[in-house]
Amino acid sequence: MTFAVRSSNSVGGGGDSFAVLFVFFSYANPEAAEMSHGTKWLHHLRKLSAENISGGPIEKGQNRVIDASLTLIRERAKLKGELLRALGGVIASTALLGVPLGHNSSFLQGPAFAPPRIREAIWCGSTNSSTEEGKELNDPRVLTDVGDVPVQEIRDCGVDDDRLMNIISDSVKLVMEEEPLRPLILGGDHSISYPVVRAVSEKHGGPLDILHLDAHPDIYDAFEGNKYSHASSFARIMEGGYARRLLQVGIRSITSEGREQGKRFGVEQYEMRTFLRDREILENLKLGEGVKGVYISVDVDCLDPAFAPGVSHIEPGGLSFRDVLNILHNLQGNVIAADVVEFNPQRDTVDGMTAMVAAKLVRELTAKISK
Ligand SMILES: NC(=[NH2+])NCCC[C@H](N)C(=O)O
Ligand SMILES: [Mn+2]
Ligand SMILES: [Mn+2]
Repeated sequence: MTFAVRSSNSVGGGGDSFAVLFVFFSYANPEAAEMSHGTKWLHHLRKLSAENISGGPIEKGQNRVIDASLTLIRERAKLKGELLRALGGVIASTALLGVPLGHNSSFLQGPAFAPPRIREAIWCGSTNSSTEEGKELNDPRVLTDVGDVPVQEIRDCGVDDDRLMNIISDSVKLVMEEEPLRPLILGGDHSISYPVVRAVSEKHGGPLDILHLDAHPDIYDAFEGNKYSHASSFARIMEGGYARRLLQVGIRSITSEGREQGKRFGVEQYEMRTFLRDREILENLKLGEGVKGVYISVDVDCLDPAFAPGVSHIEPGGLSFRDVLNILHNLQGNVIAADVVEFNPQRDTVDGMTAMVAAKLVRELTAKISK
């Protein structure tokens, strides 16, 4: 509250719109408003904000915040692209983009807090900057970072999910604008894979082969009425025609709808109960031939909770960390983008074990992408 009030004083000429924005902010955060102003005031705020929603100062204010957010990502990506082109000889270089979004989770919202914890673990002094196969992470030709999409700040302006998903897609496209940057997205809950894959497919102009590691197929038509649910992202991806092949690996929590939807969309579902049999195939994958490239989406809950307890949906019977690395290291194909999602720092061990797991996934995916 104090922040919004101070803003209305300090930004010249924008006083009115900020006053209204303040009203909307209170509407979007009823608990905050309730604490400081009481329920009667809240009633007035809601009424006022509802009358000012479309075409008015609120919408202009939202546009300004969105433009500023995209500008920061665009300029950071541009600077990194310029650096790499000046250095020369780089075909593909990984750029981290955080998407701290947790509200489309059906259970816990903690994944919104993951990106800074993953970054911290990537650079933790307990390890070093070499990947297993010898790439140097502190070389900008291998890895750079363009920061986060400010999801909470944008939502606090009253922006809805249709628009937020477009902002996420636009942010991913801004990174891909800058050759030779390739986006690696730090989630966030799994709902973010839809806008990210859509952006990658649209930018490259065709469908992709997708390797999706997860305990769940996330392919409900809608989950609890939410078409943007983290349990529905792959339904949106398949409907959109963004995937030629979708391979789901690590599956061990699947309903009849999950199987039916899988059949309907021609998804290749590899279940944990047959992993020992499928292992040979999964450790020798060749993907992306004849399409624009390979996308890898890693839901941290693909791992057995013994390896990665810091997730919202604890599902026993999963992959070991080495199983996942074997699949990734042996995969043949041009990986053009990836995400690591569903790490929930609020369920991690005190020493941040799952943060380290998520970070190592990011490190090894970086090695896979950069060349
Ligand atoms: N992205 C995820 N972690 N999705 C988990 C979805 C869980 C949901 N309860 C289901 O039945 O599938
Ligand atoms: Mn999952
Ligand atoms: Mn998932």
